[in-house]
Amino acid sequence: MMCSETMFNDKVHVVMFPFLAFGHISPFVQLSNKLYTHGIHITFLSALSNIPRIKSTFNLNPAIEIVPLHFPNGIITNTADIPPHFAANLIHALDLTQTQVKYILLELKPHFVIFDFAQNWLPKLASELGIKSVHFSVYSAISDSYITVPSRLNGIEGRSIIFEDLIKKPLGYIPNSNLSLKTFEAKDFMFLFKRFGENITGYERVLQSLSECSFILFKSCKEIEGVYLDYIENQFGKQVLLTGALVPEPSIEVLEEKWCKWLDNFKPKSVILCSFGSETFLNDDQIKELAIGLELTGLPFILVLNFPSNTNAKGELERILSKDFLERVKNRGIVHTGWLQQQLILKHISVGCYICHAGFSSVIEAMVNDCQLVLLPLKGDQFFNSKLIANDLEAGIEVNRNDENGYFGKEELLKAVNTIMVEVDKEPGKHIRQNHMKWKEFLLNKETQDKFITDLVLQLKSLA
Ligand SMILES: O=c1ccn([C@@H]2O[C@H](COP(=O)(O)OP(=O)(O)O[C@H]3O[C@H](CO)[C@@H](O)[C@H](O)[C@H]3O)[C@@H](O)[C@H]2O)c(=O)[nH]1
Repeated sequence: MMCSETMFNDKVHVVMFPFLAFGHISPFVQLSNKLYTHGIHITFLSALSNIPRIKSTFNLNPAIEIVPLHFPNGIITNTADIPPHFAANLIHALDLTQTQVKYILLELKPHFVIFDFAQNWLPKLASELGIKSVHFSVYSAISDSYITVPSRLNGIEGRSIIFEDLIKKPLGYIPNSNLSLKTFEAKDFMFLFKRFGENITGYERVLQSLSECSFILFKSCKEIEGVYLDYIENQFGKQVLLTGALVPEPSIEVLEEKWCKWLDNFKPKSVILCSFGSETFLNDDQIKELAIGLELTGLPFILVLNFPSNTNAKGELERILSKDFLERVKNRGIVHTGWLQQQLILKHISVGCYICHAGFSSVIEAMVNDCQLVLLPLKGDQFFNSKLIANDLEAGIEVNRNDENGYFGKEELLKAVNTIMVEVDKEPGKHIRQNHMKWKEFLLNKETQDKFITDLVLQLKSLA
């Protein structure tokens, strides 16, 4: 009785607690904004040093309070500041916040804390305070269903997991699914089975967090990932909540003039944007094949290449890409390093193709902007996102790769681009473009997308 009185008198209060990487912070911000506009009271937790960027780049609604987490001097507090193989240090940094988080939650007394994969200690801490914990996966359900479910460990009791195990589906996986990993993809996933903290692997953290939380939340919907969501619900025996695809609201920013001027030179839907999100980096060989592959397409392009934060990006570009190449493409190609107004570029009328790493948000942004997707996944969940788009939804095409080492040549890139940009009246390009259009309509249907959030808000109210 007390509980329902509180419910009707007060707003539901949610504390958001993402991992300290911008690829994770961004979907938490998107969700916060949507919940806030539907009357949920939001408090956002992050490291003090991340707050300016959260406010400026990610447009967190200014009325949402951000509570800073404090870290001992010298501790790095965002993946953008460190080379990728040091990400485990960030998890350690987050572990140090347990007491702080406990006092923040004690003071705020929220109904829910929505947290990320790394904070395996959060469900227990929250439950002791009478607060419900919600594991929000920024990864696709297809990825989690294949990797981080209890049945993945069936048949490997008493020994360490090896990459060959990951090539195969978990025992008793979704009937008729032909999902599997290539050798290079399975090898890449082995990082998850390394120690992420004193006596615990990354994998154990995620599994514990999914097992002990009150509810699991996905940035997805039944229309896109129904079978995978059902499987996860079944594996963990708890309710899976959904946010929908969190289609971004139109940006309040405008595209910088230099980009407008350059893009205006080209025919509608002719330009390729090629970029790899906020924290995915290519090696020298991949960059060279990609650059020449783009040249071979004959289409105008923007190639965005970034490097880990401790490297000199401009110097790297000069070292890897020849002057000859830059001279040959100077009238129709731009090589850029650093942050890009990605959503606004994808929205420009001249842009018609997006070659990307299959980061989940990037893929959605391409779909809603009518940019054909060529997928070149490079790590972790990206491999699954790519299979989801290319195989399940048949709304994009993946670049063909060597099974053993993931090598792709310029010809494979060219072939994929030609399939959906040139041979558009032939199969498979024709039906990929039709499906792309179908999903665009679904994602842009405001009523459908709003309903995901209104349903989630109703669920949160009834579960508070
Ligand atoms: O120069 C840039 C780079 C990125 N973005 C934006 O940043 C977001 C990137 O999102 P996404 O492609 O999903 O994620 P990444 O941050 O690149 O990727 C990390 O996070 C994703 C989950 O959110 C995972 O799917 C990926 O594997 C992981 O690398 C998108 O909104 C982009 O528009 C920009 O605006 N400009």
